[in-house]
Amino acid sequence: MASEGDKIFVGKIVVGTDPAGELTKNDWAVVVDSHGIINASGNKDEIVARYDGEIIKLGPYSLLMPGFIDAHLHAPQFGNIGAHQDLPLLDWLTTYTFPLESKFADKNFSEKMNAAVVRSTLSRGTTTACYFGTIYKDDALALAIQCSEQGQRAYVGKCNIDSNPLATYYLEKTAESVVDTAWAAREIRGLGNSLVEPIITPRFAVSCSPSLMESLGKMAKEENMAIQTHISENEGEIQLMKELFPNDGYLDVYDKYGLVSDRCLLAHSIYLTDAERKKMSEKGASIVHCPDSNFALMSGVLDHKVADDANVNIALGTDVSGGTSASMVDAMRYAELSSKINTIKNKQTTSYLNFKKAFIFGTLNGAKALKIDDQVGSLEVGKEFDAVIADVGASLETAFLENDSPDELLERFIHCADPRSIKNVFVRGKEVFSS
Ligand SMILES: O=c1[nH]c(=O)c2nc[nH]c2[nH]1
Ligand SMILES: [Zn+2]
Repeated sequence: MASEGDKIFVGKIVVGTDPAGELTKNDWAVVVDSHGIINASGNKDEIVARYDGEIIKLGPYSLLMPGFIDAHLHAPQFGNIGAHQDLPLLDWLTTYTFPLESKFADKNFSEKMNAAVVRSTLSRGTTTACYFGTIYKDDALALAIQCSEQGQRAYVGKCNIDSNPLATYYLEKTAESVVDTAWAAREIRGLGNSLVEPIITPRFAVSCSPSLMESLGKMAKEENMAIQTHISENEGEIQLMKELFPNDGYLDVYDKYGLVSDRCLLAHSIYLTDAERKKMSEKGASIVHCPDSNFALMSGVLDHKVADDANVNIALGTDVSGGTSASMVDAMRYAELSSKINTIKNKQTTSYLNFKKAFIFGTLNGAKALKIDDQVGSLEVGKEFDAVIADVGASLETAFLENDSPDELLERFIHCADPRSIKNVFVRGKEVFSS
């Protein structure tokens, strides 16, 4: 069986989706058709006998794996990446972050920075990114154009802020915020690229009036858009939220205004109550775990286990520039570290997150959060080929790796690899990065 343009990838391939089992198969093959769809997967000898196509043989220390889904990051904060990690959230926003974001009113600056952001995330294997933009509608469009031109699958959010006790120069009028959000959504959809979608992005309850949140909840429903925001990240932020909304819990505020849908991504979610986790599970909303940022801004340590036990889907985000790294591999590593801190604190021995589960958080669970797991998130037949080829030997001496099983090689990739290992990145079958 063959059709013009099919590619057959052969070698060690991460095809599993159950962290309790084997994720990586040796001597495996996947066939990708000219539309970028995976149309066969199996033992290499069987596949090569049955299919024609260009054979791409992976090296002995290389892995083909699903592309990473960064379910939470801030494009306009990349100018601060790795800098300014000395203040907790609210002071950090006031001192470093809002001053930088306000510079994106300048179109030239916005275009230059957004181009660099997309290059940077693609080069680290992020095939799908859920971006927060600034409050400026042209900046959201500039970011979406870069995603479209560079070939990244992306959700681009014009951020909404109509009340900002932390920086009175960085906010919008309520009506303008709504009109500009609708404009950005229309323009982004008008690009005609099915890989790039707008997403409703109220920054957090602290920065949005009830009337704004109500309008955004309606827009999300009417225009069938996913929603992203922050929740329960830091004790100072929760205190401020309580002062502004004394009669409601944090999740209730969002729920009241129609913002907690089954495509709602709630970043951080560290201090949720049991009732909030239960409600999230019922509504099908997801937590986006941002461990790097949680450490850097000293916010807290998410207990993934209680969220898992409550049946809440957990995706993973770099949260640049609260997070210091744009790499989802680092995010996976930090998620394991978070879990081990909880394990030490709680004197448990068995419930920590292992590398396989961290990998699923950063791939399939991100797709589940966005309800695109029928299209991406794993290398299963019928899905679109969003994938990364990583050469673990480019980060580690190959002498160390000689006796690794395929899953051990994946473990080393997650625990020790650096960006030199990312060799090829594909979105819907098209190569969008190579090194
Ligand atoms: O980590 C964070 N980064 C931000 O930019 C932000 N804004 C509100 N809450 C936030 N948390
Ligand atoms: Zn964030």
